[in-house]
Amino acid sequence: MAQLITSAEELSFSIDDIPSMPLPKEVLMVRPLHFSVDYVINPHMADQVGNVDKIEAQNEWTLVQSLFDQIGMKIHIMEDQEGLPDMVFCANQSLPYRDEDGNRHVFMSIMHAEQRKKEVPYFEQWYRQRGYELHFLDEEKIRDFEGCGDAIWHTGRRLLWGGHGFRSSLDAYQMISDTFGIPIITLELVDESFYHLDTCFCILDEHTALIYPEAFTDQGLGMIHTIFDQVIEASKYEAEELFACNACCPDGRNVIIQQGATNVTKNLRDAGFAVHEVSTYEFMKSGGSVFCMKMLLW
Ligand SMILES: NC(=O)NCCC[C@H](N)C(=O)O
Repeated sequence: MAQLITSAEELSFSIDDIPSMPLPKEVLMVRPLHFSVDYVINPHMADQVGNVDKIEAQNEWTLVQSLFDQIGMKIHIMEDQEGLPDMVFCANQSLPYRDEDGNRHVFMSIMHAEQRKKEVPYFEQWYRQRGYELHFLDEEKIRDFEGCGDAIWHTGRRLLWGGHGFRSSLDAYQMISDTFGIPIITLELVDESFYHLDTCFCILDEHTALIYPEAFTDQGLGMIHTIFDQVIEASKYEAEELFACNACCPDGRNVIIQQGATNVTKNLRDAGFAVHEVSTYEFMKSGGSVFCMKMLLW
């Protein structure tokens, strides 16, 4: 069922028509020993160069890790590398997938910024050692693709949502759709503060999403509202300053989210989700929060 969908009129299926996919039970996290803000590649990093409190960052990361542990995820830890201060954001270097026969696949990213390109081979090696089938995009034709920063699996379904515009090219999704044989709903991003799809779009369960609407085009919003029965909206303050949409809900029930997003957390609780708040202030200085700090694995 390979297909790229770019508008609501092209949506010829409902979510129940898409083959099911198991929930991820494992996460990969990268220890942030060398995490810092050394350069500016997104608007959140402006004025933050040299501002990271490294001890605080370690403490925050450890708490995020313990929350994933508490909700029952198996955790894999990779060590980071000196000179790669963004490596901790391990949602970005790859897109893993487990096919219907149980075989593990991964597409490796083409990082947009030169400063992050050297991160990818460390992840490539990690997947290779674990027997994944590796896939590579054609670097001659495709400018960039930043893994699960922009490509987000629909909870429990073989359906991918693909953000493009700032860090990933629309072209990347054609090859991914053809290789995995899955439909991809593409969403153009229009506000550079929300440069990755995971900064403005969080799938909570099969029928519920949390979004920052202003980050999308009308076409994109049309597709989101067609697929999801329930769409919770974050305000500009909670989305931009508190990265509320960069929450992570791996099991359709437990949501791990930056603390202080009062309205979003209330709406999540009212909708029946178990909310776990955590501080990721040091990582937000670099433009990321909970969702970017881990890779979900199947
Ligand atoms: N949003 C994400 O998925 N990742 C955060 C990446 C932050 C990093 N400083 C970057 O701009 O690439």
